[in-house]
Amino acid sequence: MDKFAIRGGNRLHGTISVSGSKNSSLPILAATLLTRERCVLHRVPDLTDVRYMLDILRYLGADVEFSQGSVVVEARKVVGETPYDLVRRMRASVCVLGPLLARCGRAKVSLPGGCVIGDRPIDLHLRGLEALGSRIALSKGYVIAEASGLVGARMSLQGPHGSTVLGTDNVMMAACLARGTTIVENAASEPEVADLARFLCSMGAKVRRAGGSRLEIEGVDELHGAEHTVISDRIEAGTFAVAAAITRSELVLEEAPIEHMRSTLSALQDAGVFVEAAEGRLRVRATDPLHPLQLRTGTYPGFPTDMQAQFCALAATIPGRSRIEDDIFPNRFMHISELKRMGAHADLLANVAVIDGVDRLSGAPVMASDLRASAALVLAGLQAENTTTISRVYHIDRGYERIDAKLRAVGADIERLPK
Ligand SMILES: CC(=O)N[C@H]1[C@@H](OP(=O)(O)OP(=O)(O)OC[C@H]2O[C@@H](n3ccc(=O)[nH]c3=O)[C@H](O)[C@@H]2O)O[C@H](CO)[C@@H](O)[C@@H]1O
Ligand SMILES: C=C(OP(=O)(O)O)C(=O)O
Repeated sequence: MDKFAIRGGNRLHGTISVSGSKNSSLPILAATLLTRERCVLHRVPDLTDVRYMLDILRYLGADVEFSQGSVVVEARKVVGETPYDLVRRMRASVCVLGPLLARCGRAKVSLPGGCVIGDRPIDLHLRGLEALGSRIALSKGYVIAEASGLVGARMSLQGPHGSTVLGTDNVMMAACLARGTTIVENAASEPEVADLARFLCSMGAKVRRAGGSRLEIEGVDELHGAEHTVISDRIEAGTFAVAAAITRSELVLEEAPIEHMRSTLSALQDAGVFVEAAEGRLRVRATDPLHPLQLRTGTYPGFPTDMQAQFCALAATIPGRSRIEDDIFPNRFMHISELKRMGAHADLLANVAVIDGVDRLSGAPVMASDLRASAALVLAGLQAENTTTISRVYHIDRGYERIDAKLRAVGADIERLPK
């Protein structure tokens, strides 16, 4: 397992190019199963999660090529079954459920894996697919869904903490090939859901957002091949913006999806970070003193849970008391104990991190536990005195394309130590 060694303290300067979005690419790749025809996707990031999804598509029978950010998928014939060994590796593999059910009338998919960030049920996915007329059974760790023709329906995807992103994706993809119209109330409105809807429409689907959180999907008999360019990754861009802030440096982010980053950017501005957006480029500059943070995660356009860990790292370097609450994933705080090993003063009160910032963190051996926790440790390492070694960086490779090379190019002292 690779490690990162980071010698902290360097100021960063220069330009980083933001990659295509992981959380858009994964469901869009699953959606290629909805047609026999050829689909071409551009700006797909080279991540282990993307490679896992391509393995799943190949297992299901699709021809797949991936070269220089473009993926070509042709799923002339597909089987309706994915094994545990492929699906356990990441959460988004559950996205093949809707397309397989719609295309094959039967899907057997292992319950998904993914980041260890607390309980992650899929009851809303299953409820939505049942509303479309499928029969669902859970057996030996697998979901078995069957339908003799899906039928449009009216449903709500409201969960205890708002809507569900991948649940909305699953239902939307299945409903595209259902008979009649589906109306989804409380559908997720994350930009990645909108990107999937755009791809589906370019395949001939009839999906429209009817104000706020209502989705209307008019089923069609079949979908055709399409070409699509994936949106930029707002979480990767946000992570690099925090890299500028935590090192009190200046970075320019190219192809940053500025319109999708409002809550992240206003959190930075509240802390006193200078943020300027012009012509698709985002300039982020930070100097001391910064102000403590008061943050609470929410569904889009609220502050993203996928940025919570990175802001905990930033808060650990801002003198004064910050309070960061995660309502979406209340147990997503594995990074706190590791940040404490680096000298952070932080306590957890249920789903709230209370952080008393210090001037300088100190390097230590730490362990990555999940994707965004790993990003937080990299950020902390950039600011810390001496060397931080982060083990299990395979977590970060799931969701950040060449993060070490990108940071090195703007002046960070970060080295990948192979196993
Ligand atoms: C691949 C991908 O896009 N992953 C993102 C997606 O995950 P994912 O789609 O899995 O997350 P959800 O939006 O489904 O989860 C949101 C909340 O709903 C709850 N819930 C979800 C489904 C369900 O059937 N029942 C239920 O109760 C969850 O426990 C959580 O509290 O959205 C999350 C929330 O923005 C992000 O952190 C993940 O990065
Ligand atoms: C939690 C994440 O990913 P996943 O849903 O794939 O586990 C994430 O991208 O932060």
